[in-house]
Amino acid sequence: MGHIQVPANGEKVTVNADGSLNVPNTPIIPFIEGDGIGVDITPVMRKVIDAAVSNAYSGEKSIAWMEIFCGEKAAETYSGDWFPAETLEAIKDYVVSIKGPLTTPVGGGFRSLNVALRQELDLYVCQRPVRWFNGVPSPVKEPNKVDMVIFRENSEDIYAGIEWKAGTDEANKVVKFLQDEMGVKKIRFPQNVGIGVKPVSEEGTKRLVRKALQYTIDQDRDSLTLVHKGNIMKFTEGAFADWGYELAREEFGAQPIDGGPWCSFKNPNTGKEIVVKDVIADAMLQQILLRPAEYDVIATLNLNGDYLSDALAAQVGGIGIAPGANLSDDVALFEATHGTAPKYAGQDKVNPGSLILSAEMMLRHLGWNEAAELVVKGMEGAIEAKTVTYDFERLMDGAELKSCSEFGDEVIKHMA
Ligand SMILES: NC(=O)C1=CN([C@@H]2O[C@H](COP(=O)(O)OP(=O)(O)OC[C@H]3O[C@@H](n4cnc5c(N)ncnc54)[C@H](OP(=O)(O)O)[C@@H]3O)[C@@H](O)[C@H]2O)C=CC1
Ligand SMILES: O=C(O)CCC(=O)C(=O)O
Ligand SMILES: [Mg+2]
Repeated sequence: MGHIQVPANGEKVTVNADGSLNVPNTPIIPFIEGDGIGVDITPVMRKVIDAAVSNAYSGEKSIAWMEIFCGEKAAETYSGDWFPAETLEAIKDYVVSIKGPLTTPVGGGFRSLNVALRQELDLYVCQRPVRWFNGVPSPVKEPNKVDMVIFRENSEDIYAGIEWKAGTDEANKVVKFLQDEMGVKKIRFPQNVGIGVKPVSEEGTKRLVRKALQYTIDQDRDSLTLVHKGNIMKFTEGAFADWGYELAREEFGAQPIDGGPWCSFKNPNTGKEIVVKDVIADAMLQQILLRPAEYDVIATLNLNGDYLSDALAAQVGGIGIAPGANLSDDVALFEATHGTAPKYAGQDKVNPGSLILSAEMMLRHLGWNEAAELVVKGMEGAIEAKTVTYDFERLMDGAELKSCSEFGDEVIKHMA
């Protein structure tokens, strides 16, 4: 049974034949509140975005928010259905949506609803920009040097959840197949072993790297770095790097530098040289700490991108301020990098910054850049005034502790 109430005052965003968006003055934007701290951050995000839109367009534009359900709230609303079909349909149909975090149990229970949303909607790009805001406390000396945009492949890799539990018939069957039919002798303890599969395809890699390179061109960035563990996982992570370079050469005209594999091409819009390079994933985790200025746009596999997102976020103040977007060729679902932080749920305590900045990305996606600028101005103002939530306050000298909702009000105050 349907539980989504469509706002009477709004209209749908639609996609034009050339892929651009047709955005009415009152677009209907579906939102999932989210589990855990979703109840705290989602209303604050909505209030901040409404204020930015109202201020930027003097009331001519507004968002018609439409609640849709997934996770715990869906289970309550739809008699135990955590992942209602009409939620998926709404995200597809309304083109641009935003979500709070959703809980995934560890070790057992159901598989990630976040991953399921990405898979079902083929949201194959997870775009996570990481940059420092003036005044944000950081554990590194020069956080201002961090300005990277992660393009994380969002549909493949070990993250896809193709795995079998140790001791089950399925796991034993896969082990037997590997041993008997594939000649595998390297499974150290074959009797009681969990087995996972890591699919990485040429098509999946190239569509992700294509998006990342196009972004590099459109945003006039300096370089794209392919991050992989291809020395060890040659035919998955290694192939990701090879296919990435191949795409840069074949579709963007990149020429090898000093015999390759690094290569470069001129940005067709600006004439500036764009370098395409690669770094092995473990080395990358030290590079981002020691030489962050050398990295710009990053294209990587699903699990590497997950690790890198949180590690990089820590350098610019933590995952309380780390936004993101899940994108297909037409559908966009914005979400923060962090999870449900259950120990803080319902306490009006955590930083709503990540979800607010995810919504800021959403405003830009809609072409509402004036409102997006106001969100950034408000965030910067609140942080510079040191009126911040606990995560920043505990690291800042002389800061004034604000609750989640009070921080949202500070952001609104500083938009003026
Ligand atoms: N896309 C999604 O919906 C995601 C969902 N998850 C899910 O969330 C659940 C919890 O995961 P967990 O590993 O604890 O990771 P979380 O990201 O939820 O939290 C880890 C820590 O990060 C800090 N943190 C997170 N969000 C904020 C915020 N808004 N403001 C300030 N600090 C914040 C807190 O640190 P401190 O304790 O230092 O204050 C928190 O304890 C799991 O079920 C997981 O699967 C996880 C990631 C993404
Ligand atoms: O789906 C989850 O529970 C975790 C997802 C996650 O950590 C991420 O996408 O960054
Ligand atoms: Mg993560």
